[in-house]
Amino acid sequence: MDQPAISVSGLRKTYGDVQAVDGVTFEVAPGEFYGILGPNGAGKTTTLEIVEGLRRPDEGTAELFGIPSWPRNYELLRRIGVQLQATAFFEKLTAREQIHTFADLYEVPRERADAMLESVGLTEKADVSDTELSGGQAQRLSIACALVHDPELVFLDEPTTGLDPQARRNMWDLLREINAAGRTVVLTTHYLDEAEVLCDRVSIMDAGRILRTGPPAELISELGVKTLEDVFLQLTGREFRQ
Ligand SMILES: Nc1ncnc2c1ncn2[C@@H]1O[C@H](COP(=O)(O)OP(=O)(O)OP(=O)(O)O)[C@@H](O)[C@H]1O
Repeated sequence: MDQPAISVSGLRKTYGDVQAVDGVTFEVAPGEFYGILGPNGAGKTTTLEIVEGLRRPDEGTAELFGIPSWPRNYELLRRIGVQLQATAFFEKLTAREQIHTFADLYEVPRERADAMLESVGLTEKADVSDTELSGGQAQRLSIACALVHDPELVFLDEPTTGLDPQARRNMWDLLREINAAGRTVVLTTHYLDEAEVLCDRVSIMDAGRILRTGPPAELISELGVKTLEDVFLQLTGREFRQ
């Protein structure tokens, strides 16, 4: 592998009595579409937050482009995009004002922000308050905000949660385009079918540990099953519940 986009080794994080992350190790190559899958409480978000430099691990290291993500490194912040949940928007702004605010923070031209709004299909909603956007529109706005400074590496934490089936399909197209533009994409999701169609490689996580990593089709054929849901069942003895 070239210099990995992400290199994580031996991460551990405990909250009180809860071992949220329990020895997580993985690498992501530049340009890869990588997914972290697991049920509620598996430790996906905590792992991502450590990798993004938002949270300090108790043990282990996370590097982005060979640079440690903790202590927080401002050089890295320009190179990564983190999709915030729609609830993290600034209050009472229109979609355009929202993304212009992000553009100003990153010191990129507002024209670039308008182009991002266009590329996620929100130009017509530019003057609408974010509280009046549909779930899918709000998710697309949050992704546009994460991309406004043209990052090399994008983190998306459950970008399709709460979307109806058509909006999910539209979101898949958008995520494919983001990756096809040469960006490395890291996705967490509860939806195993989504990971199967989008991700080059996935790690299946449960109770703070990665159980298996590989291309979805390989994991499925290695275990002689039909879907990633079956892979989860084989590995844990439990049904995967969304
Ligand atoms: N700030 C916190 N304080 C205490 N416990 C926490 C905190 N954040 C997460 N946890 C616990 O750590 C474990 C892992 O949580 P985490 O959010 O990383 O999992 P997840 O896989 O992202 O789950 P979900 O899919 O529900 O978002 C859970 O048991 C959770 O309750």
